[in-house]
Amino acid sequence: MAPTTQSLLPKRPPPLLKDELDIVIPTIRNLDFLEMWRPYFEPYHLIIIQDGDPSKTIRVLQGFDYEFYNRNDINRILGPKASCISYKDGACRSFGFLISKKKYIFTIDHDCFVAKDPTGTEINALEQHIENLLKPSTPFYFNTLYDPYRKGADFVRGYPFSLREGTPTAISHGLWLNIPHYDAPTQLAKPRERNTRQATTLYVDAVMTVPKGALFPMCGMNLAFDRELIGPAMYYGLMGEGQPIGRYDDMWPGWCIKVICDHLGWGVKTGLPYIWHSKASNPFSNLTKEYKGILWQEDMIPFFQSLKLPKDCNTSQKCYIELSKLVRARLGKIDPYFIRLADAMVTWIEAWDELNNTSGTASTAPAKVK
Ligand SMILES: O=c1ccn([C@@H]2O[C@H](COP(=O)(O)OP(=O)(O)O[C@H]3O[C@@H](CO)[C@H](O)[C@H]3O)[C@@H](O)[C@H]2O)c(=O)[nH]1
Ligand SMILES: [Mn+2]
Repeated sequence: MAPTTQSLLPKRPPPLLKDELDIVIPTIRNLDFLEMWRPYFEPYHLIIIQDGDPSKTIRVLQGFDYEFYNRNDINRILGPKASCISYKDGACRSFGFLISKKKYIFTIDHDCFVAKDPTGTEINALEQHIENLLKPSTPFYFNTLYDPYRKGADFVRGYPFSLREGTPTAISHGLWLNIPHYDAPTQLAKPRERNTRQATTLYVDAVMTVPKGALFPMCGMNLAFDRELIGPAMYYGLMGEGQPIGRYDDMWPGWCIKVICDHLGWGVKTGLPYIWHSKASNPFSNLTKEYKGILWQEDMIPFFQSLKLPKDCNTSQKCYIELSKLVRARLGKIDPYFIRLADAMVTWIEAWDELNNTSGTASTAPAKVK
């Protein structure tokens, strides 16, 4: 039988981690932004969390493989534990991390589009995140040529050979073109600032490991992580309606995951891939949501910087429970909000264990704490 044109075409490899990664999207809007991502996201499974009024219909484009949850679903699935999932804040995406059964997560906002690199080529953000996650990190000694595992790169002279094997990567933190990730005061001071290739060229072709001991302001809009390693700590906190604070939904887990990754010897990468962040949220309403966080971060950051987790905390779950105790004891003095947050951290872990069949004593990913 003569071969068909189809069978003569070179076989394309299946998309990387196709059955091992979920894409989590929190949204208050229709998901038309997915059209631009179709070639990149269509092979993957999407978990969509509709925030706000559950009776509102959210349009998802045809052709995508997805599961969809609104507030009624969250309440039904979690019962009283649904109290740990924020309402009217992008922090509701935590529910997607909880319900997923995959090893890896990529999370993206509804106003993030495909960016182009300086040559005008579309950036496959998901592919770059996967590359970041599958290659080791170097948190214990900084490589001045950035990620030594990237094609064409290596360790520089003076890099200890004993550390060249690297350590597992738990987080890949991607960046943004166009609308930068600014707090409300900076947004107000620079209302027209855009990160474009034409103006201030802030496209930096680099991936690097955030060094051990250094905290960083994590942004939640273009982020991937190894859910088996760090999922239990990837809780976006209590934000939005009924809470005194919003927009710290990414900062909070960013500080938590970094101290835990440092303790367990895992890496956090930042840099590529870029996405195109299209819409600036309103700086005045942002200020209302953020101002307490701006005050409290002067205490929260030193708190995280001074933390020491005990040696027997050898899983994310155990570390997170320990962290909740420290939050209650030390940040609880600043405001009763932190007592509620500490309680919610415990509820989150209980929900995690329930849905994932794990417990703090028998985690799937114990690490050797040095
Ligand atoms: O009540 C809400 C509001 C928004 N969402 C969804 O969450 C993400 C982010 O929302 P948005 O793009 O409006 O806000 P940004 O200020 O750009 O958000 C970024 O900064 C951090 C501060 O909150 C946040 O982690 C970043 O992503 C969108 O997908 C909205 O649809 C929501 O679910 N509920
Ligand atoms: Mn946005």
